[in-house]
Amino acid sequence: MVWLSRQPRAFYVQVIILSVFLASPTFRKQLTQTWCKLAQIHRTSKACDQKLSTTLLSPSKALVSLKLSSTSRAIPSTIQTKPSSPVFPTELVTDSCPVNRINDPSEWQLETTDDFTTTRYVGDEMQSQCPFSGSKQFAQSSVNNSGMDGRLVYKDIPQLRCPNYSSAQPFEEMPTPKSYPVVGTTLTLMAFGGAAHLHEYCDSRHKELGPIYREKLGPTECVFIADSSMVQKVYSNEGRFPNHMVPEAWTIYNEITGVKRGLFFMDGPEWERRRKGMNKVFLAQPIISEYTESFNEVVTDVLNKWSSLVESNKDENGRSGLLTQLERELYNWSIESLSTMIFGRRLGCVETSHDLRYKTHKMDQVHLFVQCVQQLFVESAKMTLLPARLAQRFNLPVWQRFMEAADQALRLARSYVEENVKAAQDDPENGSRGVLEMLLAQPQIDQEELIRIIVDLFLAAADTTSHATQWALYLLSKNPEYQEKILKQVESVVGKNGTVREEHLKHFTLVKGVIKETLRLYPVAPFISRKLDRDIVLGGYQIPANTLLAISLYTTGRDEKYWTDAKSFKPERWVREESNKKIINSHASLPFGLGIRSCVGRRVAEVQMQFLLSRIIQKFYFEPGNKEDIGIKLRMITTPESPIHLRLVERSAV
Ligand code: HEM
Repeated sequence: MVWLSRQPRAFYVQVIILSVFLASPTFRKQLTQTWCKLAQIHRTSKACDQKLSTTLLSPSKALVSLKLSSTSRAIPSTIQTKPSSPVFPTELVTDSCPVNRINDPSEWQLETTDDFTTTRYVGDEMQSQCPFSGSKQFAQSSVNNSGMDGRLVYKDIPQLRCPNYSSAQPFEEMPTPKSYPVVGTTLTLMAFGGAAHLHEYCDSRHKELGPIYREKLGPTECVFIADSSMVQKVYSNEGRFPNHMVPEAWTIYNEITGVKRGLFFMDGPEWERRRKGMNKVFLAQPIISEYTESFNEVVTDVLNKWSSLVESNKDENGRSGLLTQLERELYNWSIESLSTMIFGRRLGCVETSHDLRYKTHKMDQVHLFVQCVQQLFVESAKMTLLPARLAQRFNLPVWQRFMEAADQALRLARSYVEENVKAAQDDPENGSRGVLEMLLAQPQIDQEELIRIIVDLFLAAADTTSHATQWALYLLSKNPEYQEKILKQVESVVGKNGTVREEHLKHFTLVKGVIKETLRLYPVAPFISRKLDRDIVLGGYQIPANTLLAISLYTTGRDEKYWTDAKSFKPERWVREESNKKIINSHASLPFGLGIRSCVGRRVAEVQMQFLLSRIIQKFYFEPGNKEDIGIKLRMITTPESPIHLRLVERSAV
């Protein structure tokens, strides 16, 4: 169908095919049934006269309420809702189905509320214009601060194709930039600074061409989307096995080396099976809670280490020194923390105590691993424009560097994971085994598969958490008034110099606001990709199934349409209190993605960051160590253009 709809002559072929279908008795019967059902829906909707409001206590004890109501009339009957699984993402499944009574999406609104944010979706935003899109999911929304997804799932939705597809504008009519033979638009992108500035390039394309446009970058044509209701529509049509794009270089690498990979590289039922197992571990608050004390201990060691680093690095005036290796330090922190959760053991790359030889060796290994991961991201970003297949076939230097870094990173991660899996198995009595045991208990999982899943978890976790935190510290150093506000809030909860514990985190609304605000302005993944298995209409254009879609998070996160004073760092915009009940359009900032394929490490990352940020502010006051502002350089993820330095001053010394 994709091929047909793109050919001019194909129109006639489609007409013939449609005529044959129309002539078919089965098809006619289905069509009649559908119309009858729609008519019944319409009739029932007229009889509506009540309201639905459901409240759900999430496992984290955060109050999450989902309210579905009509702007012009009310929902007919009370609906029984129950969380379908003990862990999030939780589905609220209704047995009696209000969707049977909804015929005009513009009449409805959905509100999700937690103790932090209220998000309201009205009409099309909620329903993505197409209630009968073939998805069983009628409305989906993220519940912001609890880091979970609340979803309303309605049964009995007829599996129909989006009804307005044929009347929408053809795909080819979608705005696209002027391109030249052979080089396409590459020269313009080069003028922006190449793949390292793809986010700014696409941002300017959105300004020129609107919230949806298509462009062939390198080998692949992609539709870029920067509109919150379109984003929501994409997610609500992602189906049971959401599909995202894996960089071509990685696919080729896996193909030629025969290496099998983890969750990010899986698809279909294999992905679903493993993802469900991972959700039970990584998104379950009670399980994360078991490891928060270890996360906290790692932070203690990190801060002590930084304290001695800056103490030994004072300037000639005796001013506290700079922390110049922030990126590396944060990498170590993030890997060390994850290690305590997965293996129940410390990696040893943060503290500087007894067995120095062993520690130093480990630290070197981690450092090498970190360098390889960074190299990997740099080289695969370069191959966004250059077909990776070509680079591989001609064994270009970029490909060689990519291969070398990938081999090295996977080898290092693998040997570390193997060593720890073995240690945990050989000596089950010795201390905690981390979540390894739970992961091993998954059905039909063998050690080999587990190792590759864990290796990829480390790859996914280290860079993302450390860079998000690095940007947060950078923004806080440039906006010191927030350091003071946070200190005030932390002290009001734990007292002066009190010890921060897990139960305090929920009160640190401003710290949570800092994390959200940082990721709004500096989304670690500036684009999220999807390929849908069905045709949909976006922005009035036909989008055939399997089209590559890229959600431009960088653009929506800085769009004045969604954020007042969008370019400013204002963590309090996320804090919901009596004086601030503004509704946030959460689909305009989705740094962890949304729905069933969103980031599985979200809660872990958030808890780790909340500890680090609240505690660094208790201990230090910090200033920017760089004279200039620091821009973004994409290495697949959003990284600083030049190293960020911080000047840390111990509060106790002030
Ligand atoms: C601030 C930190 C982080 C950010 C901003 C982040 C962001 C993301 C994003 C945007 C995605 C893609 C979502 C989508 O396609 O809809 C993703 C996927 C993923 N993330 Fe994270 N992530 C972070 C931390 C972590 C951590 C700590 C872990 C591991 C514990 C992790 C493991 C993964 C995995 C395994 C996937 C693939 C999920 C799947 O395909 O089902 N991430 N992350």
